[in-house]
Amino acid sequence: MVTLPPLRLGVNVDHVATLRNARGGDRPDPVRAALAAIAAGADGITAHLREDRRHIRDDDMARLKAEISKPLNFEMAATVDMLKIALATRPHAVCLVPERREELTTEGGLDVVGQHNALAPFIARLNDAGIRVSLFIAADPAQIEMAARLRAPVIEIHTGAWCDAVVDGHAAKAKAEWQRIVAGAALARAAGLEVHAGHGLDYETAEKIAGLPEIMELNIGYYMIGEALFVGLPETVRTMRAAMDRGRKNLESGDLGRQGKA
Ligand SMILES: CC(=O)[C@@H](O)[C@H](O)COP(=O)(O)O
Ligand SMILES: NCC(=O)COP(=O)(O)O
Repeated sequence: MVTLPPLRLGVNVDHVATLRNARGGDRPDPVRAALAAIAAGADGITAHLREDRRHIRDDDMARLKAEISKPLNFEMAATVDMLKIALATRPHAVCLVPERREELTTEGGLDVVGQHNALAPFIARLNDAGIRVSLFIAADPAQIEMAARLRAPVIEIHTGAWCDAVVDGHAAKAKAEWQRIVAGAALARAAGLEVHAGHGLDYETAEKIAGLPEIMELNIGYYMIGEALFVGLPETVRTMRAAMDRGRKNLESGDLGRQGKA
């Protein structure tokens, strides 16, 4: 029986803001959702201030920082304007993500190999400000090695391709993506990085990835906000927490059978 470090749940409230913005008013309030998620057991709150402000707005970030009692993970593109906002907000963490205006969601990981010169000063500036930097990347060995060379303390593995393949029933693709994540998490940990994961996770995929001992934090939003419509956000947070705890316990008790299934 091994004892693993606790796995944190960061709840992403972006899509509460998506719904709010559909009518242009103030309701539903993503800060209220964040407070409810924390009261139900979330370990932190994630929000993505996109350059086009399609969901989270500048005042949401400021209010989240002022009103929540748990760590705020500020997702942003590596731009000078965003850096200024992050340094003024002083969140616990910044996760640098790739962004394209025309995308429906964050479709891939950051190309830290191709953009290392451009990213280095952002990472250094945030490190100097005492803000924990993570890089949202695919579980690709070259990207992981460059993240470590750039002295980012954390990576978040983009789980979107794996989750899509699981949901769409593409077993071979799901298996290949899962194996990439397993190998990437091990490589990143060996390189001294703290490993997080997120994008597209639901109860099933969260339970499974919770069984990877290297993973310290999951950031989950879209699926949970959708589920919350039916059962409420507190119940959704508790159910997600229970799924993650099951995944951790399966590994601790040596029940590794699930780990091979995509
Ligand atoms: C970077 C990331 O994975 C999250 O920000 C998530 O994508 C939610 O925001 P979008 O749906 O706008 O991509
Ligand atoms: N970084 C991933 C995240 O914050 C949540 O992604 P999703 O669950 O909304 O797809």
